[in-house]
Amino acid sequence: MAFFKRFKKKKTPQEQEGQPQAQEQAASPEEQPSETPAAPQGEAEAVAAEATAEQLPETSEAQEQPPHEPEPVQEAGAAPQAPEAPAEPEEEPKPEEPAEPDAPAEPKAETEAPEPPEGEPKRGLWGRLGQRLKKTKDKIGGSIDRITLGKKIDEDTLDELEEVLVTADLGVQTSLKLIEQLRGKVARKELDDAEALKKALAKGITEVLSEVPPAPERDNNPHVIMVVGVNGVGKTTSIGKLANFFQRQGRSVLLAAGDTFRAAANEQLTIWCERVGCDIVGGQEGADPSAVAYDAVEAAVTRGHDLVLIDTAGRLHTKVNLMEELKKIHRVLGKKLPGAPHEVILVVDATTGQNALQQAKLFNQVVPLTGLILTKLDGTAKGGVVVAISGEMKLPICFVGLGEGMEDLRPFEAEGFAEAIF
Ligand SMILES: Nc1nc2c(ncn2[C@@H]2O[C@H](COP(=O)(O)OP(=O)(O)OP(=O)(O)O)[C@@H](O)[C@H]2O)c(=O)[nH]1
Repeated sequence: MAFFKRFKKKKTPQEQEGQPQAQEQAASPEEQPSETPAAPQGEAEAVAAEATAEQLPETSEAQEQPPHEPEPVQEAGAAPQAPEAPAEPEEEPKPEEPAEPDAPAEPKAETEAPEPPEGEPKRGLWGRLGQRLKKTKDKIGGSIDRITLGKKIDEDTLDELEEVLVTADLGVQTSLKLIEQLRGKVARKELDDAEALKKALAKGITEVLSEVPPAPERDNNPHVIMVVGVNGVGKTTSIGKLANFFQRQGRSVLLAAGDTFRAAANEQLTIWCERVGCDIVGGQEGADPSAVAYDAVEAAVTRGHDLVLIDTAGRLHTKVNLMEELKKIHRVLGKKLPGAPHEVILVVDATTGQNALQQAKLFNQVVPLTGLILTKLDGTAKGGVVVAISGEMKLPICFVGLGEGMEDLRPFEAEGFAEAIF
């Protein structure tokens, strides 16, 4: 019996957790009040005042209570878990020690993969970074070696491969699509051995990863990027790395410390800012994040910066009140600078596997996502979720995090990634 049939009977974690939440979130836009008049230009206080004026039941509740306090907030660095359906437990040890909440981690030094010894052929960037994807590579490429060892490739092999792909977090839908593509080749006896099978699969995965629209051109002035995600996925760290990436491209970056909930977030971002050499608009603990975002765009216009990267507090995608706060930041940015935010990037932690896909679906219902950053690909065998998210969401993976160092954020490249996991 094909794995999917067995798998379907058991019900996937995705099926278990996805549908009720999706309905809950899908209902929320109708609960929204109509837009209020534009915020007065140039005054952050006015934006904060707007917060009071446009109280939603959910928003006001979020503001009366400490907005994040009762959350089952995970410790920084650990995989976020939706209470309803925890992500499948990892077989491997946790990737890193959780950071002390009040002691922002110093950005780690660069941990570049070593160049090949002289004389050896140069492999692509992703080839050199293949070591960082070792667990995913072992899971997918290694399993293919095992299931094809000493056997001819036939329908049974495809059944086993289907199981490998689903358990490697490529998602049921995408795994089935890939298997269907291989079926004809197997029938025509075009795939003789593991290498041919891997090559054909890598091609199929590259196609899935390439079927997404490109990330928006970053040519607005200033170009505003809002960064969102659940707790501890690596938002602040990724913003620091992004600032470094863009500054090295010769663009001047301003960071907005819009995570005004976590005491150390402002400090953590300031450390990144000093390290990278960019500008920052800080956010006092407890301040209205929309006001910080508003001020940051104003400062970027006045000071002539090219890019604004807005950090936001971590929030569980299942908490409607906190998700409403994101809508407000989005709305206020649009009032301050028409067209802003030009990008809304969701940061997801690859170690959470299918839960990351679920987060992407639910955040996308609240603020229109333009792309994703997948962090912690270096510490997980669940890297296949990259393919599931691309295949199902049709959203570009803009960058991937492959470590904690400043340079460990890479622009995603479909072909290189597909090669690196085999
Ligand atoms: N191994 C690895 N660790 C990462 C990566 N990206 C971030 N981290 C680590 O993940 C931990 C959490 O990162 P933060 O940037 O503080 O996460 P956050 O999403 O801003 O957290 P909250 O503000 O609490 O929601 C830190 O220890 C980071 O160093 C990555 O790509 N690989």
